[in-house]
Amino acid sequence: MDSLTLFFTGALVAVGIYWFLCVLGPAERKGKRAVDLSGGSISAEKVQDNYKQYWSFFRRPKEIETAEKVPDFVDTFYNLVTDIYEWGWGQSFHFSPSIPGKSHKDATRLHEEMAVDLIQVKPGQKILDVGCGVGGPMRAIASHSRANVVGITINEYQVNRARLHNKKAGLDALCEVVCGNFLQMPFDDNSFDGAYSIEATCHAPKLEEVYAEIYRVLKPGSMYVSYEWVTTEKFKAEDDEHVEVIQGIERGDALPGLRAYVDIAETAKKVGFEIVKEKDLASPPAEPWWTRLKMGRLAYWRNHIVVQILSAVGVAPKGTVDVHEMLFKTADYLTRGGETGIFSPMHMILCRKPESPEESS
Ligand SMILES: C=C(CC[C@@H](C)[C@H]1CC[C@H]2C3=CC[C@H]4[C@H](C)[C@@H](O)CC[C@]4(C)[C@H]3CC[C@]12C)C(C)C
Ligand SMILES: C[S@@+](CC[C@H](N)C(=O)[O-])C[C@H]1O[C@@H](n2cnc3c(N)ncnc32)[C@H](O)[C@@H]1O
Repeated sequence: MDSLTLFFTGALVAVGIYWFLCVLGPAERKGKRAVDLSGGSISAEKVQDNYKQYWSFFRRPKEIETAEKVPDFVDTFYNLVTDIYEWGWGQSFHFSPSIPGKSHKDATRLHEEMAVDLIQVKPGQKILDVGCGVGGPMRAIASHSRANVVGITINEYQVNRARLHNKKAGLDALCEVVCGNFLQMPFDDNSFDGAYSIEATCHAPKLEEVYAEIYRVLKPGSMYVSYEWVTTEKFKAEDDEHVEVIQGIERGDALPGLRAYVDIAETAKKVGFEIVKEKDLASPPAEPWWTRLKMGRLAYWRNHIVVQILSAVGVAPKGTVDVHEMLFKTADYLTRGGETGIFSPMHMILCRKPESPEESS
């Protein structure tokens, strides 16, 4: 082979690798680049160990005895997955029903805007985003409602990502992000005009504890909406396949046991809320939320190869391959949960804190 042929072959291979890693890499266009995958706040050499610790804690979700340890392991989980989520999904870490003729991006935004429309807040009012991730919903909601949004997440890496995104979007005047535990929030009683949580309170070992905290910080008369992860009426505990699917979802999503849909309103009432509306947003005529997951399968294979290459050459931390493989399997369990109808990630509950405590009794 003469030197000119060698040069062009080399250039072609280099362009091919660049295209595979950097162009094909981000499944979601605005996500992270594959070459920037990290273990969040965990140093690169500790990612693999942290993954092993996470896995042994959440392997048997129903048997988690020490509920106090859950927030720490949820924090570890988000250190491990945040970059992969941003890279392969985008800045909103939740599902939404598909909308014919609309992109995933638009369907996601509409699902988020619905939350803030339900709690009826006015521009300038202060609302709380319970478990805010890297702030995809927060930015959509602030732009749509012009309310001031305060987000809380247990994961410091997400706080930094969210602040960076807020600034880039020119929304840092409307959006504030706090690092903290939603089971003990650093906010005054009766200080918010509204609150919402999108696919986040499922991480609480006891739903009652997080609902009680939200109730405490809301002003009397104000509203709270939540999109909850639940098992539906189709779930049968005696069906081995159902149990396998639900357990697969729990262990791959850091969940200390999924709740039955009937428990949600019961818990909200128990802490003092009145129920304004309750609806499974996944039920027909809504289009399936899991089609996006299913359609991505080919991209996940490609991502898997990308992660393996980056990990082998030392660009991505060791352990990233394990984390990616876990998510890969989780995507399958989630799809099966959706297709069988035994699981919903969007059981919506809209509640109001009564004007006076007597009103609720
Ligand atoms: C609410 C939660 C998270 C919900 C979803 C945002 C995530 C659940 C499963 C995740 C993913 C699964 C497969 C990944 C794929 C293998 C990878 O190549 C690219 C990223 C995934 C698509 C990833 C993206 C986010 C999810 C869909 C829980 C945690 C309560
Ligand atoms: C699946 S993500 C959803 C994020 C965001 N709502 C969205 O839709 O993009 C769940 C979020 O809940 C947060 N979370 C889980 N347990 C928490 C806790 N105990 N205190 C505060 N945040 C918590 C996680 O850090 C993460 O940001």
